Amino acid sequence: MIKVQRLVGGYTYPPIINGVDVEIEQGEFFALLGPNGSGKTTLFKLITGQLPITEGRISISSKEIASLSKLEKAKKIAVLTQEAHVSFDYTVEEIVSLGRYPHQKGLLKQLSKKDLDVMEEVMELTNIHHFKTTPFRMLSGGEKQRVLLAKALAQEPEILLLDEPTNHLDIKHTFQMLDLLKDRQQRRGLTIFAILHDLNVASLYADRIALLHHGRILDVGDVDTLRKADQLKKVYEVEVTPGSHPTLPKPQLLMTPSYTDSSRPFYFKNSYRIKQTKNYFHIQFEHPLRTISNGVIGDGIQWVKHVCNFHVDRNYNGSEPKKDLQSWMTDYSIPYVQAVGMMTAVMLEDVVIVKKEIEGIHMLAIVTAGVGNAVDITKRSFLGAVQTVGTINTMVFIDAHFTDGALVNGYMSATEGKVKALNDLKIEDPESHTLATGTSTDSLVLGLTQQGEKTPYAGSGTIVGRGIGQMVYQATHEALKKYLKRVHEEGYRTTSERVGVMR
Ligand SMILES: Nc1ncnc2c1ncn2[C@@H]1O[C@H](COP(=O)(O)OP(=O)(O)OP(=O)(O)O)[C@@H](O)[C@H]1O
Repeated sequence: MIKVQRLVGGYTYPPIINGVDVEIEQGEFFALLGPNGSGKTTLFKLITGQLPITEGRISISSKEIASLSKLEKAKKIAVLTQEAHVSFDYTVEEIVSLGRYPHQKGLLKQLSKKDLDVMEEVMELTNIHHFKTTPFRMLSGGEKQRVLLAKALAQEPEILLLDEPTNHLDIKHTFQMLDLLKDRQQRRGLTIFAILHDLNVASLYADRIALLHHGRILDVGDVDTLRKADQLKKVYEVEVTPGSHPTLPKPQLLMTPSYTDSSRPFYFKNSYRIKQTKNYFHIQFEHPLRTISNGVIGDGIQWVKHVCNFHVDRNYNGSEPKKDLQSWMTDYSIPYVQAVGMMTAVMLEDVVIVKKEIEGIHMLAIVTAGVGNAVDITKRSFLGAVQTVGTINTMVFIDAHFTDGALVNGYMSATEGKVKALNDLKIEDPESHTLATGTSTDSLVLGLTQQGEKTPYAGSGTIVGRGIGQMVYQATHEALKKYLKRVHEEGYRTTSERVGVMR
């Protein structure tokens, strides 16, 4: 749709834009990215005709842009620039009406019913209706931006060119504006070419991106192009780690500042406090740990300072366990936004804590174990109602630095240690009468100080991985023995719990 070929141009010599080739397809959302001064606005001005071209060619639907009359261009293309000077004291409505100019007929150029309908629609869409009689100059920067977008949409263009359209907008209005543009793109086939600064926002909305560097296109492609961390580092001179959006298949970038964290390194052995009551087990760290967990609170990969395991009645049947945990933590002044939270009906006095130092790496494993819900994952086809004193909650903390891959690896190592403990104690799935591999509600948190050299692996082929497996084995084995003893001595199985131990 828009074809830019061997484009050279810009204010100075040598020119700012120095041989740009790029094609924007019909109906796509194309984002132009690049650092300050890379030439984005200059390229934009060359495309919109605000600056003369020195060399090369720009065509729209195969027609050279220079050959189109002003009116022909205005019917096809609307432009939203950063430098929108509105010199007269126009009202918002009057500004929007200017967008209809290319469509007005006759010498008097009066607004038709269609013009008024379109204006109403775009003012509604951009949420500026309520100040349509306000003078433009009296609006905030963000409000002005929405009015200028309404004017551009009133033009009913095939192509919309936008230079940093979200510049003055807060996150609500940024997302509102881009959602609106995306909707126009998807429903009406609007072609969008936008200069954007926020790479994460570009990733969420653009179909393709181009990265401009020193007046040349360094790379162009779909948004996964943003996963090329080395390229981004070269262009922006910032440490970038590509991650992923949790619900959309789009990259999201995490930037690392270059200042050093003055609280590190710290001595792991002195960096935590444990509090244990009948109601809860709480380990508090002085410095946040990088955690991977399936806890009711703090699941996924996080940084947390608190890990809690709350005792619940064996008949606990809360429909909103997350809310319950948040309120219990609040009662005990534990900030749940910095926490991993688990629940168990196991007696907390049976908790087992194992500390180890393996090849200079300090490790800590804490386990509460019950096996009322023991399951052989390979045999069960369905589960009955969950029994409550039947959970193995495992907490492992290590003074090491893991990559995200190593966190997953470490999680596997911990699970292998747990399964081995269950097997050695011959814990049985009461339905299948085979060796259990876990319980149906097990929780695990693995926390790392992220100190020292980064480790990419933590499986059984590594010292740290074996350390995790061995500690979890030892702690789980001991905790299970305490549980089985209690079952044996106290007739713990009075309700519907069943604990099978194979003979
Ligand atoms: N009117 C001008 N006259 C001369 N040089 C200019 C003019 N406007 C911009 N430049 C220069 O052109 C280069 C590219 O500027 P441009 O505005 O295109 O960058 P940009 O990528 O849009 O930057 P930003 O992200 O800061 O908006 C810069 O070195 C700038 O100093």
